[in-house]
Amino acid sequence: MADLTGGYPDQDGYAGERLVTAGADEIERAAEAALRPKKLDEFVGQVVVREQLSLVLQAALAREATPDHVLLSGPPGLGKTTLAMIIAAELGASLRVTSGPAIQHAGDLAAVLSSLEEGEVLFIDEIHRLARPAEELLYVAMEDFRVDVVVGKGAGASAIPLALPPFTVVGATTRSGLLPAPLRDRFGFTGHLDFYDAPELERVILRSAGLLGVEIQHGAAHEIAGRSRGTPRIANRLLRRVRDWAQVRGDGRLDLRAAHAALEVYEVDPIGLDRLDRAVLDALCRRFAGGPVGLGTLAMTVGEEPDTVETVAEPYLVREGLVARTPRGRVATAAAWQHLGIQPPPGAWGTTPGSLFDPDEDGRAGSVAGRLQGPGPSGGSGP
Ligand SMILES: Nc1ncnc2c1ncn2[C@@H]1O[C@H](COP(=O)(O)OP(=O)(O)OP(=O)(O)O)[C@@H](O)[C@H]1O
Repeated sequence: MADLTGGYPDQDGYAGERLVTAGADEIERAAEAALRPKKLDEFVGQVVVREQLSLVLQAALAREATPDHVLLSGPPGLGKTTLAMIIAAELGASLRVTSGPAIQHAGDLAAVLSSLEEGEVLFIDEIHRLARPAEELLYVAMEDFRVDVVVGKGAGASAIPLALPPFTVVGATTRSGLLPAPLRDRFGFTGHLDFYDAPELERVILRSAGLLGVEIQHGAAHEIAGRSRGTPRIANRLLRRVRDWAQVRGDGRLDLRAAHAALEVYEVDPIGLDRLDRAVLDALCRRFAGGPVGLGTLAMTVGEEPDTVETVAEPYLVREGLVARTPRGRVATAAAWQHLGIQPPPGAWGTTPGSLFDPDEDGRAGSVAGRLQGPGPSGGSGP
């Protein structure tokens, strides 16, 4: 089952078709390249991580040494790759890029490591997806700057230690919980990136518009920011779609009218929900009177696979407090009814005294009371 709380699904498949998915394909990454901040002081938000990282880098530069290895964790699209590039640029070092899934065998990693030059930064994206033997090779390389090259096979095989020049690993992960402790411990600095608030996203949008050579009104930037789900990648994507609309259907100006009209065409609502998110919310409220309803039943109602509903739509709905997961199934919160602009029916979940509860960090019910004690209408697959 997908982890909806600590981790962030890779969101491929269905999610690839969405405007509000936090992931990106190769084509989009190419479009993004022009918008990446190049220096730490151009990087918007993440004040704490930025300051801590700046100290690590400045101290290393002052000592004329390579900095500690850096682990960056957080949901997709918040700037991990960008920060890895900034780290190399700030150090005046070159950057080598690879990823956990690209390294199938320990030998692939040994080849990358043994070709590193002094002071280089090695960026390993999705480091939690490294194969176990590669992970073990990496521990040694990070700690002792050594890689053991295995020569021969079977009983006659021997390991020849190969000394490596000092270098810095920057690892990025959407699921730091999946990293084995020995690997996590090799990173001297870990920065966790959080979702951005609306004023920060507004700054990202204004900066990106400048780089794209388009003028944008503050009202439009504000509107796009509010629909970007706390994620700069989504903010930049929505900005590009508003620019398209302004060019094709408008008068070229990126104003509030263009922002509203474009985002209506692309079905991104004022809080960043798209068609699937709204279908789930709508089914939960209108068809199941707010729940609780099992995941399978809910998915069938919106014509999607349970996995799609669980990994694509639900994380943001839960994060925004529109949907809660209870032992009896999914429920709509008061915020969901409010967002849809409909009055909850009498007795709907969360509207009667004693039926409120605070989901704990795992999305499980903390103190489930009232009607949740009884059998739910669906008796479905639950969370
Ligand atoms: N703090 C920021 N300031 C300005 N732009 C940002 C910031 N963070 C991210 N961006 C922009 O958002 C886009 C996505 O960022 P990036 O590729 O670094 O995310 P990521 O966390 O590495 O995502 P993934 O986990 O999918 O690889 C880039 O175009 C980048 O320029």
